[in-house]
Order: sequence, then structure tokens, then C-alpha cells
Amino acid sequence: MNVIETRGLGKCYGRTWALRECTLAIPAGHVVALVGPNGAGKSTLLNLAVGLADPTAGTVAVLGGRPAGSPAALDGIAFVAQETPLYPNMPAADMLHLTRNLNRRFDQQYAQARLGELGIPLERKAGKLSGGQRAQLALTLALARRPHLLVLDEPMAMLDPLARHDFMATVMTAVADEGISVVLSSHVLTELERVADYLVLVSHGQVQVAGKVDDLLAGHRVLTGPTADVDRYADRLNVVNARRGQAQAHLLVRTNTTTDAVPPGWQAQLVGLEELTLAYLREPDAAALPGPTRTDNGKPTEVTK
Ligand SMILES: Nc1ncnc2c1ncn2[C@@H]1O[C@H](COP(=O)(O)OP(=O)(O)OP(=O)(O)O)[C@@H](O)[C@H]1O
Repeated sequence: MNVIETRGLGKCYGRTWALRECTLAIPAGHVVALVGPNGAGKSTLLNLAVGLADPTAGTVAVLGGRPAGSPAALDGIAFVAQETPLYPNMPAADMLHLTRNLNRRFDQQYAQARLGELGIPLERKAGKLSGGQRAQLALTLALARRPHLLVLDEPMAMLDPLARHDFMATVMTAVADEGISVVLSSHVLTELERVADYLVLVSHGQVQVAGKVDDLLAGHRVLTGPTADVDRYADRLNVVNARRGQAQAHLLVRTNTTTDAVPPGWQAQLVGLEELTLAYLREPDAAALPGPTRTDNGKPTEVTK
């Protein structure tokens, strides 16, 4: 099952395409890192997926084909936005009560126990909680709805490192205990490297890279060798990004490790998610790679840019 599936999805604000021709299939059971520079279209994609915005072009479905924004889709999704939208004058206990009344499913016991563990006073107004506590309250309310898909749009932007760590620990516990899928947009790559096993990289309103982290890491290497040799080999190698020093150059290349030979005098090294992501962020025009895959009539199709 795909938790988010888009076909030719686009959103235009005035004359600006915030998202264009986005075809993507994110399978269930992953923690997905959604990354991209400011203004790339991440929030637009998430807002379309959770039904907060309507597409200008194309389609978006969630949780195995439920049209985004439909009651069936909303029932299975929980969304936490950056500005954790809580009523500032409402005590945490009333927020719990309200959320329970507004939703068909709400695990009151979980929510109360979780807020107790976190030491969040139920009588305190949401507006008087710290940024970290507010984020945890919003996350707890979201998880108490027992969603199949949790969508987080930069929820940790305002949090200190410890609060971020605690926030992600709550998310990862839900992943381990409930098997939920998570799509998380963030600019903090080190954080994503720790938790994400699927990457979607958006650039200039288009999907540049999408795939399982393991596949992406297996399909890339950093080659280090003499700068003087770069031009000789660059054409033969699928170079995503080149960093040239005076003597040595580092090339991040797409590679097929079983058939692609390392040039003589060069060394190949494994690449981490942060390094890979940075390389693509530096090269918004680098061609997309394996994926995004989507299923047409049950047949997997490779979609490249
Ligand atoms: N409601 C809106 N009205 C007009 N333009 C918008 C609106 N929402 C987004 N945009 C524009 O669409 C583009 C994509 O914005 P979006 O918020 O999706 O990017 P983002 O990747 O989430 O950025 P950031 O990392 O800064 O949050 C930007 O050029 C933005 O200015």
C-alpha cells in the first residue's frame, strides 16, 4: 500500500507553481524524510496530501487510494504543522477533551499517560506551555487519534536539541509500537539521518530524488582522486556533485557497484544520507534517480525526471 500517491500533481498560487508535475508513490511502513530548500514546495505537497489545499493539476491519494481530504483519508491521517495550532487560552486538559469530541477515535488513556510522562500540567493553558511542551502536546493529540499516517511539517523548528530528541523519541515509539508510517519535513539533516529510512527531496517544486535510503546509499559513492584527472573521467561517471581542491577532488557519483569500475588512482567511499542530501541540494538540476516508483495496473513503473 502507498501512504501517499500523486500523479502529475501541481499547485499554482497566482502565477507561481509551488509544486509541478509531481508523481510519487511512498510505500507504507517508512519514516520518510521530506527535504528541500526554502520555498521548494514541501509544505505545499504536505498540505495537498492532508487535504488542506486542493490541487491545481493532477491527483493525490493517501492510505491506499483514498482521495486526499475525503473523510476516509482524514480518518487515517494526523497532521502536525510547524506552528502547532493549539488554542492558546485553552488548558491542555480541554484540548484533549476537544480533540476527543472532534474525532471518531481517540485514545484518552494514551494521551493522559503520555502527557503525565512528559510532565505537562493538564491545567496549564496551551499558550503558557514552552515551545517543546506545545509541540509534544500537539504530537500527543495527533498520536492519540491512532493514525496510520503521521504527517509532520517542520514540527521541531523552534525546539532546542533536547526537546527535538524527546519529540522524535515519541514519534519513533509510535512507529515501533503501532507500525505507523511517518512523513516528516525538516531542515535538520542530522536528525533525519537518525530516523528516516526513505527520502523524498523536492527542489524548485519538483521531486528530485525519491527512494529507500538503503537503495540510495547503495547507489552512490564518493570518489576521491587527483583534481587534474576530474575532467578526464567526469563524462564517464554519473557525477551529482564535484568538490575540487587544489590537489584532490571529491565526486559524489551515482554508481552501479557491481559493474562500475573505480578509475585508476581513485578511491571509492560509502556515502551517508546527510552527505548525499547535501550533494543534491547543491545541484538542483542533477537528474533524479531510481524512482519515484509507482504502480500502474499493478505493474511497477520507474519514473524519472
Ligand atoms: N498560500 C500561498 N500563496 C502564495 N504562494 C504560496 C503559498 N504557499 C506557498 N507559496 C509559494 O509556493 C512556493 C513553495 O512554498 P512551500 O511553503 O511549499 O515551500 P517549502 O519547501 O515548504 O519551504 P520552507 O522550507 O521555507 O518551509 C514558494 O514560492 C511560496 O512562496
